[in-house]
Amino acid sequence: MLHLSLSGLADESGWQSAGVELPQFDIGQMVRNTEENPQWIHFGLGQIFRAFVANCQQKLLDTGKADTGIVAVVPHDMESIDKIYKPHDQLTLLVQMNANGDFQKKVVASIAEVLGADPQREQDDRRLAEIFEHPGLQMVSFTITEKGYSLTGADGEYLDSVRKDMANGPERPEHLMSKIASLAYRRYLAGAYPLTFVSMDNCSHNGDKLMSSIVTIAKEWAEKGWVEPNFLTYLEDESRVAFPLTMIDKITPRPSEKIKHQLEQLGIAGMDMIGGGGRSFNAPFVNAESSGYLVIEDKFAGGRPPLEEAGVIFTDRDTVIKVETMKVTTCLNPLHTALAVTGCLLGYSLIADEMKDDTLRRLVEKIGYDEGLPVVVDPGILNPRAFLDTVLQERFPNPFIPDTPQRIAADTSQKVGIRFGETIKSYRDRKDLDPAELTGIPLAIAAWCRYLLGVDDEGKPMRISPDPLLEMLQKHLSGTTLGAKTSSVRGILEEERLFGVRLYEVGLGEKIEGLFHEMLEGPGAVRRTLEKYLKKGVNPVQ
Ligand SMILES: NC(=O)c1ccc[n+]([C@@H]2O[C@H](COP(=O)([O-])OP(=O)(O)OC[C@H]3O[C@@H](n4cnc5c(N)ncnc54)[C@H](O)[C@@H]3O)[C@@H](O)[C@H]2O)c1
Ligand SMILES: O=P(O)(O)OC[C@@H](O)[C@@H](O)[C@H](O)[C@H](O)CO
Repeated sequence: MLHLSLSGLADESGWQSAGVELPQFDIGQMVRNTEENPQWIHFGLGQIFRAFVANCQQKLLDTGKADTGIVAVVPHDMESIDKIYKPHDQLTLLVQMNANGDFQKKVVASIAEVLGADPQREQDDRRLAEIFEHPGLQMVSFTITEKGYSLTGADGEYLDSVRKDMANGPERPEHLMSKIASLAYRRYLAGAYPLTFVSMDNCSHNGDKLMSSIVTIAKEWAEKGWVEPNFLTYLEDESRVAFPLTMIDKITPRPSEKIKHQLEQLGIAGMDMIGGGGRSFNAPFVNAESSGYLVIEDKFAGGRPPLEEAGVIFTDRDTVIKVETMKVTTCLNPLHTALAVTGCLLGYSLIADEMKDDTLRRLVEKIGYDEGLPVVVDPGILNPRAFLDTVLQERFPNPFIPDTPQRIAADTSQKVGIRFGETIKSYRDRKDLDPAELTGIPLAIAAWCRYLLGVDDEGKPMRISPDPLLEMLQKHLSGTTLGAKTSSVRGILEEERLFGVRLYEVGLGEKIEGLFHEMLEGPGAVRRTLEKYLKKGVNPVQ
């Protein structure tokens, strides 16, 4: 049997026979170098980080362009440290799946150390402080999901943890953003060394969002006298602390049982995963599509790894904004969200299968080609039409990518504003376009509201993916059942915080309500409504 551990890698010929590429560098030396000279620390040890970001650093290590690894920090779910990362010596087995069925398998060994951001783990806490005080630290990156940056809850008020952190100062903060502000303060006190914070999450203007959360907390602390006023000057001086924008793209589903089984058949032991019912899913392996883009605004204080040598694109701020807007608001993520909520309602568990459903394919073609492309700005480095063609014709239909609508449906409340709201705003602001003419986007929003009932299109109970605003959203629909003629869905649609735009003022509120009520008519009504309006030339009643 093959074991994914430092000692297990000694069986080179065994791994070779299983078709697995091994690291081309001295892992022990890399770990020692990182211990002495940590340069890169990453928060959020999830799928995308292990499948993409860690692999970029691996490419630099393999080619001798870097000699340190990444220190990775787990913000939640500490059990993954003891159950997954430590037993496998921080190694990950990366499986990348081409549409032709070719799987590329490699061991990623660029994570030098794993820490938990939990005050109970005192040793890790001390190490975190030591790393942030180290003059050579260059980069702090994040993949912590959109909600990880949010300081406020459903009611728009600060979360309890944030309120406590603001009152109690930087000593033992709870919320991750306060923790980062506190660690930045340690760095300031140690010598105000330069540093770059890089958000790699799918939120618009992600670097600005990260900066805003950290600065908001720092300002409260400065006002209460917990930190020196000059700490704020340091944070806001981009020659000393930078927050570049990024766009990251690689479909990286949760670990799949099918892939686990295939790895076991190759003789690789111990591939069991943890999670499933809870918030995170982890396994010693990660599975992802082969293609991927990471575009970063080239604004770094105090240097950075030469990641362009690993395929990362560094460019100016305007280009990142355009490329991110293209991917997150028109050409990929809105289509994913539309497939997520409709797929759950219609009983799908694989995105590739949904792409074989003529109605669902037409829904995403409508949203992408007819509604998104007219307002997208060409970023110059990736052609929107070509990108969309690849998404709809190759990436989503790839039957080997084990991606599920249930994964993508998680946290939809955090995403509808960016994924649909931005296009609606563009239609509102353009003289030649009218948001009320949209069809695919209102159908997707109506389907999301219908999804929130937790009843599928056959009328059976359906499990809803986690969402931080679920309770509030479902409260609006508490009296609504399948077959009802009226509902209080308006309460959701009126929430400008969700959509970033007033749906009723742009002529979409009533339209979405109407679609929602059609989808509510009884079993099969979701499909009937989609089919009705996705016929060529049909537009829902205004
Ligand atoms: N998976 C993909 O296909 C993909 C592709 C591009 C971008 N992304 C971005 O990366 C994010 C993470 O995706 P993933 O697949 O790695 O998810 P994941 O569930 O595997 O990992 C998420 C990580 O975020 C942490 N986290 C969750 N909620 C948090 C919170 N409130 N505060 C702090 N940390 C929190 C978890 O502990 C975990 O380490 C996505 O939300 C998206 O913005 C994902
Ligand atoms: O990760 P989220 O929750 O922001 O969105 C779910 C998916 O749409 C997303 O993970 C995509 O797979 C990814 O953005 C592709 O690059």
